[in-house]
Amino acid sequence: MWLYFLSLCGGGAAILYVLCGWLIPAAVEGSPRLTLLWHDFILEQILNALTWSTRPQRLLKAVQKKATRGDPQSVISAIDNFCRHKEWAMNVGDEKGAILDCVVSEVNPSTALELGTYCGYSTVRIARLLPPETRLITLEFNPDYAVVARQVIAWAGLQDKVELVVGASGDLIPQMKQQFGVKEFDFVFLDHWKDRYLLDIKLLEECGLLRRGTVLLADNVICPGTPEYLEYVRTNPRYESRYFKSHLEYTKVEDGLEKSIFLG
Ligand SMILES: C[S@@+](CC[C@H](N)C(=O)[O-])C[C@H]1O[C@@H](n2cnc3c(N)ncnc32)[C@H](O)[C@@H]1O
Ligand SMILES: [Mg+2]
Repeated sequence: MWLYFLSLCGGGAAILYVLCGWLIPAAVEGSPRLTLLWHDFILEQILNALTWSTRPQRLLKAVQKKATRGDPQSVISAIDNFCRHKEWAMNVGDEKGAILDCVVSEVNPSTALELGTYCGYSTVRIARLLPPETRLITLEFNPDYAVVARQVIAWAGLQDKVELVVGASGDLIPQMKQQFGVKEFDFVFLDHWKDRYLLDIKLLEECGLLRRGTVLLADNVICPGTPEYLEYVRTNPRYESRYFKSHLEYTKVEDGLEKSIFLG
């Protein structure tokens, strides 16, 4: 009787594994909306309920298990492996991450801003390329994500280069000069909620935080998409803008980064 029950459970688990790990992801791959709905909502809720943990907590565990303390590259690889083979997460990812690396290295910023930290994946990617005296401020309004991000950043040994501030971009950007002593940003990475991109770039302009030559790099401009932001930077004579075609993190769905230089 017990053996029969256990084999039923085992069979059920195997079917669930094949469905969630292979069949459904393959079936939704053609549709950007369904891909995001599946990975970013349905599967996350299922796994949260089954494991009694959150996705950021599971990602942090993968870092602690697989990455070497003080080695940012091993932290990045551990997260990419986890997200490619176990569970998708909304990090910029390895493919677009390579473009991000090139732009950061090219700009070589002294002061950088990241909008949207999540678990600290892109923060680690950016911070590892910066010289010791450079300051990277990263903003995250979800305190639970910020707790995980601090541990990921510390595991990579980059805590002295990063200032993680918990709060909403709309409240914090106007405080950057007075409260955080920032004169201007050389580089801004936009990767928070997509309806904030345009509002926050205008806020950065109004607050005098952009200088001639400041480079803005915006993620997910195609998927989920930021049409108003793209229209603004592509048609505004104060910006010189270029699209880098790529894919939505850890999938084959088209997405890309928009690099925009503020011309003053
Ligand atoms: C796509 S994730 C960031 C991923 C991260 N940049 C990476 O590549 O590893 C977006 C994050 O922005 C945060 N967020 C969204 N809107 C925000 C806002 N207005 N201010 C601060 N954080 C925000 C969300 O809580 C979420 O953690
Ligand atoms: Mg993104």
